[in-house]
Amino acid sequence: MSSILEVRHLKKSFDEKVVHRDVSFCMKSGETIALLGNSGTGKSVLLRSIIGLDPIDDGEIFFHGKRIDQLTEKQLFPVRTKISYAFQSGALFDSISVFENIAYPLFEHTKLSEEEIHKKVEDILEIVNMKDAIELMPSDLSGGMQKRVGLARAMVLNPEMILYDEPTAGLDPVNVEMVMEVINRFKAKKVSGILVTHDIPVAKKICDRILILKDGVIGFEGTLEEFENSKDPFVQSFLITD
Ligand SMILES: Nc1ncnc2c1ncn2[C@@H]1O[C@H](COP(=O)(O)OP(=O)(O)OP(=O)(O)O)[C@@H](O)[C@H]1O
Repeated sequence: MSSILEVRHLKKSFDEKVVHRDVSFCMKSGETIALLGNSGTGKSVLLRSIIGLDPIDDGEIFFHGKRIDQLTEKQLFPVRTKISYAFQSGALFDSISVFENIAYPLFEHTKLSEEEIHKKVEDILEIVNMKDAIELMPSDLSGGMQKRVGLARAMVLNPEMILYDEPTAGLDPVNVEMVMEVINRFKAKKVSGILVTHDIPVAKKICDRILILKDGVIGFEGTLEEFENSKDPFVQSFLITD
């Protein structure tokens, strides 16, 4: 497996507030990693920096060996079709239907015909078990359904990597299971992922590796086994919630 993403010595501050002092890690193609850390340690900022929404102060980010941290908005356009960001809320447009929400990136980024777009939206809704919702409005959907439609939209351009920002936050256990199932389906399609979560059982069920942000650096990096067997009290504090 080759490296799909590499972050080297990333630094990021907001005015006096230092968020990332020196963050480095590497991901293999097809891998899904969990990004853990206490509240405010910069998990979401790191995801946003990877796709250029929060420009970094120093360091380097490589996607398939090519630097992406210095690209202009226009140059980032194709990168953002390959690395997709699944917003915490689902971030659906309220005034348009489920079909239109998912079709939107296809109209924006592809030259597919309306018929092809319709087929693609149906196919992706099938994967997230939401085919019957195609004509509904976001307000007709529960929070869990909205998240699954948000995941469908994140997947519709066939990205190589999805950045999941707390995809199960605020969901009841049934919807947590459904969202996990969806992410596992994407994983089975060899889509790489970074999963930001506070839900350790979810991280353990979905991810191949665990990274924990602490004081502006990666404070722990290891396999699930290394995570569970760590003697480091800081790492163990994440397992107590299990
Ligand atoms: N646009 C911004 N301007 C100023 N400060 C910001 C901005 N975005 C994030 N921050 C700060 O950066 C820090 C990291 O925020 P971030 O949202 O990445 O944390 P997090 O680890 O995802 O937290 P949580 O687990 O609570 O979601 C916080 O102190 C936050 O207030």
